[in-house]
Amino acid sequence: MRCRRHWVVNSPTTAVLVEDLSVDLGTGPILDGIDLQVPDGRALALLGANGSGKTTLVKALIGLVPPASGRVSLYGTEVSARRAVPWSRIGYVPQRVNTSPPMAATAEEVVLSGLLTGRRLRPGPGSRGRVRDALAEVGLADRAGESVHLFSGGQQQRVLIARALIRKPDLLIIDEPLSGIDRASKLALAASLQRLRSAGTTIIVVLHELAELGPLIDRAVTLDQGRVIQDGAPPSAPSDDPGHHHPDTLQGAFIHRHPVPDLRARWRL
Ligand SMILES: Nc1ncnc2c1ncn2[C@@H]1O[C@H](COP(=O)(O)OP(=O)(O)OP(=O)(O)O)[C@@H](O)[C@H]1O
Repeated sequence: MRCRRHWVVNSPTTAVLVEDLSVDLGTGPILDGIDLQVPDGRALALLGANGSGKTTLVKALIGLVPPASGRVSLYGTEVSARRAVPWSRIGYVPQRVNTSPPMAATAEEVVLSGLLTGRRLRPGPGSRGRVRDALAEVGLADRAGESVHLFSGGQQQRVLIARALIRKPDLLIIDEPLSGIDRASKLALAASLQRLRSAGTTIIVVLHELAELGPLIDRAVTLDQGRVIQDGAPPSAPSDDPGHHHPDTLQGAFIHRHPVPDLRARWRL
């Protein structure tokens, strides 16, 4: 369904607004005329086959890839305005990447690095408590002092989510959190995301199938060759959702694209 300009809502209470977005990274169109609104507090799944454009779309949402045409706004501010965007309200968890050599940082250090602003770290007095809270949110409070390279893939994914959560984002964007992890980890992740959704966090999650996250998703958008081919409530959509049919109210979240520094000496962790 196309957003028509005469009814599109773009205000500070709108988390995500995508208008006629096309992306071309030099190899031909990757996204073609995408329109999307994400209501405040809702959980949206982006589905589609390999190469359909899901990751490119979430990267475009946070300005990591430029639009060829169209625009993306977060909280009523165009992403192209960079500094004016309230990045502190947006949490982004990229697709899992293997670090080489393996990252020796502890879970606590990785999560703490989520407080980086530019090149500066502003931990503040309550930072260690926030690290603990974020790790507790993903069920890893008791692993804070362990090196993440000893963690399983699913546990590493949860640490990265905790890293995104430390600033208490209003909008959390997660790219394929379920890939390559066992069912117990998937269920643990689903429970964390359900708690966040219940607390009002807006969630955009890239998935190959709804699977364990089905119960918390109230809208699923399917991409095919860079276009939206399906957009609606999945069969398992939560029914206690008064705003579900009103996609003109939104809200949003924080971003960090910084390497994890060695924080041990710096913060005597
Ligand atoms: N930096 C880039 N330069 C050129 N083409 C790219 C670039 N990044 C992605 N693509 C192409 O864009 C298309 C969509 O890729 P994207 O990663 O967005 O798909 P996806 O739906 O997330 O796939 P997957 O499910 O495999 O992660 C693919 O054909 C890919 O080769």
